[in-house]
Amino acid sequence: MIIVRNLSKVLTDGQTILSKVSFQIDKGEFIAVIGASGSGKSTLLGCLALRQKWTEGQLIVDGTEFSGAKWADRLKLRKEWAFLEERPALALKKTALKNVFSGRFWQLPWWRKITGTVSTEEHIRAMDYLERVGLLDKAKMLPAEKLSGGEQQRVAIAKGLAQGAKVILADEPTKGLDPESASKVLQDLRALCTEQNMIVVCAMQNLEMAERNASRIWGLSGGKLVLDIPARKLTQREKDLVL
Ligand SMILES: Nc1ncnc2c1ncn2[C@@H]1O[C@H](COP(=O)(O)OP(=O)(O)OP(=O)(O)O)[C@@H](O)[C@H]1O
Repeated sequence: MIIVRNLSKVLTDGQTILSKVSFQIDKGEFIAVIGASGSGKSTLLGCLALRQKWTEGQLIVDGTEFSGAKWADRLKLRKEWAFLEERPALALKKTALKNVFSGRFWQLPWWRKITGTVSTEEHIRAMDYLERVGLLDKAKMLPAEKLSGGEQQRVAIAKGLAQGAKVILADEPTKGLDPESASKVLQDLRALCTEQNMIVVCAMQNLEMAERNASRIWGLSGGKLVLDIPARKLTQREKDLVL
């Protein structure tokens, strides 16, 4: 369970980007973060992923407080939480399979890191992750740069799984994708929540996709969390509140 209390982010010039955002997330939830451009979605995800500094606030994960936590503890959390960006961070000249292997790098024994060898078990595991995102057939054939945007995003999800991620934070992972590819990416993320009890928090532009795929919707406006409801069709009043 993740608890955030009063997360605020204020820039050095005094501009408030996030203002006292509080929430609790349980395992298995798929949260869509919606809001107008500039409402603070990316900043919220960046702060949650500990990639951006918090000005104020408390982060508690499974009973452990991480605010101001030791560097090693924060590093551990960053390893367990995968961050998916709009443009997935893949080695484009390498195959999907090699990209997924790289997600396991830090878990490998030192001699495997040095020799770059991969055990049969690691190989099977990586193929299993690619199967979960429906990309088994593209595992070894092509460099990642030849995959479509949606496929690259799904390789990034498989890499996150290989990394041992229990939480996926995704900043508009479907931006620029055609509706079918976007749908596949979101269905994969949803399946990880329902089948493996993972947590996904995903900033989204497309409200319909959020309504259809998420289990919960957060609405941000001016850096404040103004909507927090189980996913369903939003009423006009709710839409006016956030969009
Ligand atoms: N480092 C920064 N310096 C100055 N302004 C910033 C900085 N980071 C964020 N902002 C501002 O904070 C606000 C929120 O930005 P953020 O990127 O989080 O919004 P967003 O909801 O993700 O927007 P979009 O949907 O357009 O990506 C914006 O007005 C942005 O210009």
